[in-house]
Amino acid sequence: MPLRMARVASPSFSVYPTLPTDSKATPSLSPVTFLLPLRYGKKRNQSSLLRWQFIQCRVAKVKDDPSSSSPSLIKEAHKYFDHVFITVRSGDGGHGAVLTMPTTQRNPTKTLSRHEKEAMKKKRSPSYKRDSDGSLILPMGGHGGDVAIYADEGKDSLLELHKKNRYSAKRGGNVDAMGVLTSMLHDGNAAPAMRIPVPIGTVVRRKQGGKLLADLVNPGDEVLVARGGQGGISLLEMPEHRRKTLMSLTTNVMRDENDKVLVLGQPGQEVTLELILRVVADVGLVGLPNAGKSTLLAAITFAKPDIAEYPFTTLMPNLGRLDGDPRLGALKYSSAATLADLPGLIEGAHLGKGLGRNFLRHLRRTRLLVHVVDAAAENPVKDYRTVKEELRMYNPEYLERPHVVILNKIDLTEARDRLPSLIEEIANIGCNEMAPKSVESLEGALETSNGHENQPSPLSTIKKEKEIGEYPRPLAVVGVSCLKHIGINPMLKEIRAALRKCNDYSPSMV
Ligand SMILES: Nc1nc2c(ncn2[C@@H]2O[C@H](COP(=O)(O)OP(=O)(O)OP(=O)(O)O)[C@@H](O)[C@H]2O)c(=O)[nH]1
Repeated sequence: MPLRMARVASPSFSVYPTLPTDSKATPSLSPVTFLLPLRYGKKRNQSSLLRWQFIQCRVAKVKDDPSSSSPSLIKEAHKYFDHVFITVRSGDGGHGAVLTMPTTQRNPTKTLSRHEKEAMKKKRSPSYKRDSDGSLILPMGGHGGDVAIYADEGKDSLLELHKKNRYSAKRGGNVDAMGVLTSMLHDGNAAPAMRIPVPIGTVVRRKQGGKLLADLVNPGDEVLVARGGQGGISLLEMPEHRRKTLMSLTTNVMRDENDKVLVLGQPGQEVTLELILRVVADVGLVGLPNAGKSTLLAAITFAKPDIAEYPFTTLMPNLGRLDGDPRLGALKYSSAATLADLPGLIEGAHLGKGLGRNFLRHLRRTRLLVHVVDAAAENPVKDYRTVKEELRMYNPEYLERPHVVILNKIDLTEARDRLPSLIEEIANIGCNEMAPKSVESLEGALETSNGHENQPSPLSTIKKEKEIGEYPRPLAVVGVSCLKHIGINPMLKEIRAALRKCNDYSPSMV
């Protein structure tokens, strides 16, 4: 801990061993006793004057460095990674200037030759910038910097924006004038736009009113959130008797008191924004903790999620890319997909149990759900129903989506023995019909308009009454062991077939 020495009260003491000082230190904490060599009198070299003495000092603790992330942010990153409020301010416009015309000297030119007279005339009338109608173009203050937010492939969470949540663009440059109009005058420099990178899939809303500004789903998508202030104009000041001549020179000649305000650059805008990340993925992996979702993702993609035998290893969605099946020829690309492995859900997640269910917003853009069920668990059917129930509590529309059930851990005897009966039982939960696409679109539209995605929409409230068995049954139920790589290929075949069906069924879901 960096310390600094507190002052010793008596002026007759001089304290030799000084402790490290730090300008950020604040006086605080309880007194501490130090054994310090003290000198009495002025003669430093006389050892007889040296005395060791116990002195009580106050030590100060260095304030936490504000640039370092707060401990709660590091410890509970899963609560913050997909939601943040930031305030942005665009730059003010630079100021224009009030200029006067240069005074012309009245030299007697009678004695000069014609050549000299022409040269003199050229020198006296500098080439001001002029408009097409011949009027003078006066310099303007630079435009203030805009603030824009763009989708960057290199970003995967909004955590960084919690560390710094205020962004200000630079102001535009002033017209650098000494008060006299010259041909050398330039516009003030426009300030560069400030571009804030966010992960792909970020939704940008105004905090006030919740107005949706943009949904940045493609790499490079950009939205202007605060426009920089307009630069001020310049005015020509002139004495009354010369105004008429000058009026014929430029349309910019204005000497109204009200117009003078335009010389000052316009202020920038300040706006507070809510950024919500909704992962962009085709397939969402859902299930209870420890069901093997991360193991499945690692088995079929190059993703390297954390895998462990304790629940809630996954705190934030992990993404993996499933390549298209080359055996499908032209259909290859319809079977390529991005998979999102979500944190485990438990019963009561909608009441905040476990990690809660806020992360379920990341299923919003998926078109296929893959339920991963631990087939060796005590009651796999109940586990499957529990997850469905939690999905329904969050957004009943999720239960309308096509889904595949993966019964995992069939390398274990207890799972292998009951696999056929489990497959039959789960395959029969639900009905055959698919939800009409129009209902999904309506749901999406309602949620986009009300702006509060965790609040059930009116449509959700109506749908809540439906029983689990009244939603579509799974497209396929497959037994696998993701850990031992048993049954991976048949499982991939079913996932790809389901993806193709989703394409036919609802191509505009993502
Ligand atoms: N025997 C066996 N164990 C498996 C299989 N798949 C996963 N496991 C184990 O189950 C445990 C949990 O696996 P994860 O992949 O972390 O489970 P998860 O569903 O992602 O868990 P959360 O992160 O808590 O949501 C790990 O110890 C895995 O090794 C399997 O096929 N067979």
